[in-house]
Amino acid sequence: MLKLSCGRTLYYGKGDVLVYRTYAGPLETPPIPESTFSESRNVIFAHNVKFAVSGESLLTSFTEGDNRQIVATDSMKNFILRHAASFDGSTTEGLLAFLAERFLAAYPHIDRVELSADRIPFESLVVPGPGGYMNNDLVYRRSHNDHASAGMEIVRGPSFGAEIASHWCGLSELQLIKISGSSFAGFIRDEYTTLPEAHDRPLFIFLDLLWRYEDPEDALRPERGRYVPAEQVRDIAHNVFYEFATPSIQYLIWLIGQRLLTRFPQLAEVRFESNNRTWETIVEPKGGDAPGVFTEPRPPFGFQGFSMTKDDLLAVRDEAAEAQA
Ligand SMILES: O=c1[nH]c(=O)c2[nH]c(=O)[nH]c2[nH]1
Repeated sequence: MLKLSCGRTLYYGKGDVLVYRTYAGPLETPPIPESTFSESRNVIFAHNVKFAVSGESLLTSFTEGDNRQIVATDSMKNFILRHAASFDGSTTEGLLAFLAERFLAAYPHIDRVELSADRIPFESLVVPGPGGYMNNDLVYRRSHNDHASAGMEIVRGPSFGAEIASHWCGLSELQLIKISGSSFAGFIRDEYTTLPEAHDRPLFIFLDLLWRYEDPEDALRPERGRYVPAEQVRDIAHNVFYEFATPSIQYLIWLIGQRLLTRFPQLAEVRFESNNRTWETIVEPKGGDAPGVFTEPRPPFGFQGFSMTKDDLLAVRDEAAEAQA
């Protein structure tokens, strides 16, 4: 939330700026056991960008109708689109920092930029090649599945350079169903309780995952080998879901967070927002892989929010050490 030094909220900007950049820099990241992802050629590097600015100099545009310091939001959109052409990085975070820095350099009276982007995923497709099936780099399929996202606030620093005041990175709208191996039982039963205990429910969750780096430069400079790609976060989430029988979404999230913080010690924090979409059972399966019939649950839907830091890993290690002693 953009604020002036007096604490007053002040911002304006443009949303839904669709930037379809082709041939951004290729991204390479160290592999992890849970994922086949370790590189992207970034042939299509597409984003939906939201861009807002703030600064003391803009106050009179609100209080007096004085437009002399206003950069029109239409011009902001053009600025984003034109400068996207000269971005030579390979990550969403890098693109945002680059655009904000260029903007602050171009307009010295503006001293804060808050911007975010949802990556628009285009998946590569396989075609028959001389040595077997291969990914082609001409035709892509637009995906409406989960996607990477990022946001940051960039402020003009003391030496007129730009500084990251805050940042977050994310994977949005992940939807996972585990058809067996999830329970929900042992919760409070009182006069308000109608939900039966479930010992094996088809657990469908919507999940947004957010993370923050200890050093945001790791997100901007993937050549350091410490960039956390949303694809690997996605794959950790489904692997943990696959590996563990869980008593609740709350505990599933905790397990995913443990794995993320273990795999990526460069992160300071991970955060979750989940939604319970457990399928409603119409015909109960009679065990094993017997057929069942389910349908979409009816609203309202439950949700969970949780954040974790490295201290949570230490707490678990301490508990394990105590148990061993
Ligand atoms: O995993 C769950 N956590 C809850 O808190 C909850 N509440 C509920 O009705 N179903 C579930 N499932």
